[in-house]
Amino acid sequence: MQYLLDTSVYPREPEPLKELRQATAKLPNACFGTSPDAGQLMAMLLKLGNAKKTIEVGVFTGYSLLLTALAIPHDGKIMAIDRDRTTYEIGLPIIQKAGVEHKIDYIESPALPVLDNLLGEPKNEADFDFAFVDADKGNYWNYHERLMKLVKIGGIVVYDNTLWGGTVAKPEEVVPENKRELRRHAVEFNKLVSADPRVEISHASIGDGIIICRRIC
Ligand SMILES: C[S@@+](CC[C@H](N)C(=O)[O-])C[C@H]1O[C@@H](n2cnc3c(N)ncnc32)[C@H](O)[C@@H]1O
Ligand SMILES: O=c1cc(-c2ccc(O)cc2)oc2c(O)c(O)ccc12
Repeated sequence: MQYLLDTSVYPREPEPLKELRQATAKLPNACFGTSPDAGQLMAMLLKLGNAKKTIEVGVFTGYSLLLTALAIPHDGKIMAIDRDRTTYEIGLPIIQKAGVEHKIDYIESPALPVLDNLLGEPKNEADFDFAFVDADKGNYWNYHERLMKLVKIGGIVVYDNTLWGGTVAKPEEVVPENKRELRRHAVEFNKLVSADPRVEISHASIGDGIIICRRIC
């Protein structure tokens, strides 16, 4: 909501995030960037939970990555996974200028094999405090199954675009055809996660909708 952005988000947005958002706005896929209001809530969750070790699935130019890097402590670490590094290169100089690049372990790869590799080593189980997922929507449940093992009990996993522009609440017939497939993915994921006894959830109507999961068992 514009009111929320104008009054509570943009005036408090850290300068490097503003710069990255403005650099991203010039790109054809500018809308891919995580909404700043959802980002502000994520930064709050990271700080409330004292998150130190995190996973990010879907980096793009790095808005959510940079906000995470700014929110975690100096010795915190983010495993950031994206199958295409070219957009990260746009945000990287801003991340470097902000002095937080040392917290980032960037991996250019499809995310599922990286998460599966991590799970191949028992020491990685329940080793992460926080995860953010904002990549291919059809794989959210696959990410969830893996993150339920990688994030510790009490840890947080956040999923972006769970309202998909509000289309999840509308009958498919009134949704433009080019939005239907991702709408179906969101509806299916929302149903599955809502019934998952391993997590407590809050579905927040902020940005494009985020589901916040707290692992409880
Ligand atoms: C919506 S953008 C992420 C936006 C980012 N969170 C931000 O704040 O700017 C989605 C990203 O997911 C990446 N992606 C899509 N499918 C992927 C996959 N299977 N594995 C890893 N990355 C993937 C895309 O390359 C793209 O950069
Ligand atoms: O319009 C989009 C599309 C995506 C998207 C589609 C397919 C993939 O494999 C990854 C991402 O993601 C978006 C997104 O995260 C957003 O905040 C707005 C729009 C889109």
